[in-house]
Amino acid sequence: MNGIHELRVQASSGSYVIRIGNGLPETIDKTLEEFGWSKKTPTMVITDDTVAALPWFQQLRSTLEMSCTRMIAAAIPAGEQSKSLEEAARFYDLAYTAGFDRDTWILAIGGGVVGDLAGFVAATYMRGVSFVQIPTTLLAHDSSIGGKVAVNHPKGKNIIGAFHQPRAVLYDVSTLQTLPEREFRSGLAEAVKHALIADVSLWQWLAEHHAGIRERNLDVLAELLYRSCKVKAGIVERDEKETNERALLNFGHTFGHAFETLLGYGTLTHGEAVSIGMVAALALGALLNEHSQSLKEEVENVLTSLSLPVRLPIPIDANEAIELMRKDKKARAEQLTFILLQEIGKAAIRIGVPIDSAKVALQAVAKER
Ligand SMILES: NC(=O)c1ccc[n+]([C@@H]2O[C@H](COP(=O)([O-])OP(=O)(O)OC[C@H]3O[C@@H](n4cnc5c(N)ncnc54)[C@H](O)[C@@H]3O)[C@@H](O)[C@H]2O)c1
Ligand SMILES: O=C(O)C(=O)C[C@@H](O)[C@H](O)[C@H](O)COP(=O)(O)O
Ligand SMILES: [Zn+2]
Repeated sequence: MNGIHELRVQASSGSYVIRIGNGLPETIDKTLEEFGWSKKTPTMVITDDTVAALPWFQQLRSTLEMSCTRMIAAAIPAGEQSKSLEEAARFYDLAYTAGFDRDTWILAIGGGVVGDLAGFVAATYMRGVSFVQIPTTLLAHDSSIGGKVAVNHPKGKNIIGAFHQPRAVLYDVSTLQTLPEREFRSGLAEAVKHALIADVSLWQWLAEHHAGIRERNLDVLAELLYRSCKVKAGIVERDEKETNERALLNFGHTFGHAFETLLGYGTLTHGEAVSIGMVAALALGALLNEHSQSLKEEVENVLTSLSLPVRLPIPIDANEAIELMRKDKKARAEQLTFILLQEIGKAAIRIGVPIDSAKVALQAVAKER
């Protein structure tokens, strides 16, 4: 794989490379060898049925099949509903029946759903085997780094999971050319989040490269991924297991995860839910005098210009949303916990936010009647 950008994540449990480039389908075997894989490694490829049908995936699969002596490949149905224990169980069965041992490598080829599920299987099969993240959505620049792997509980996002870092992250930007427009836009929400919480220069860069991003210029996309991955990698290095600073990566997610669960998994994409969630968090921040109302409006305008939603598409019950948010993974003793901005590039954790304030913020993103 030709690398355009490369960075290393030095997590406390291990270090690994994020390579952003092109040419992966033709060179996947040689590239994996650089990271310790061999042709005899029991290799399980996990993807989804949309990705499995794409020409570049078929090329990648045939490159692997020609060199790998022990390989299984299987696809989940595309979509958030596949992030389930039932789907994970299918892969345990496949691997165990094939006699795959602790030397197994799992290759997660797809978006965040595939990455989270395959990573969860890798974290738990035989108490942990190696895995490689091969992200193919824009959003997956976020999900492929940092080792948060999980499946959903019917009543809560990512409730069943682990921290399990990949051996490498291999990002072929040309795969982003086949991404549907809605999914492409969704991925921008997490890049905006990274800029807002920690990198004012990324915020300015996003404004300057708006056209190149929308046109999917591959050099611009490679740089966008590099800059955004750098923010995430830095935070993960400093706080791998989310004892403190890593929680900032949850900006927009206390609300966003509640919206995804309440509306039914897959109704909103994760990126859309985060976009609306960030607006709700900004409404809350303005209400609690963490920042000005004009900051909320500035971010809302940028999200709108990127064609991201800033209001819920259907009404929700505020009390149900509050109950879900009280059970958020960041919350202790069911105290409402949010990440709020202070200014562009700076965020903080706020614990014990009053329910009434959170309800006002929910009202700010409610479906307009
Ligand atoms: N672990 C983390 O740190 C982390 C971070 C952010 C998000 N997430 C999780 O990631 C998930 C969302 O990921 P996502 O937005 O990538 O969704 P996704 O994995 O569902 O992919 C979106 C859609 O794009 C299709 N697709 C993927 N690559 C394609 C390509 N190159 N060309 C054409 N179609 C392609 C998929 O089949 C799917 O239909 C959520 O479950 C979210 O919770 C996890
Ligand atoms: O990596 C992190 O930490 C994040 O919070 C990144 C989020 O974008 C991502 O959606 C993550 O899966 C949320 O984690 P959770 O712990 O709130 O489930
Ligand atoms: Zn997210």
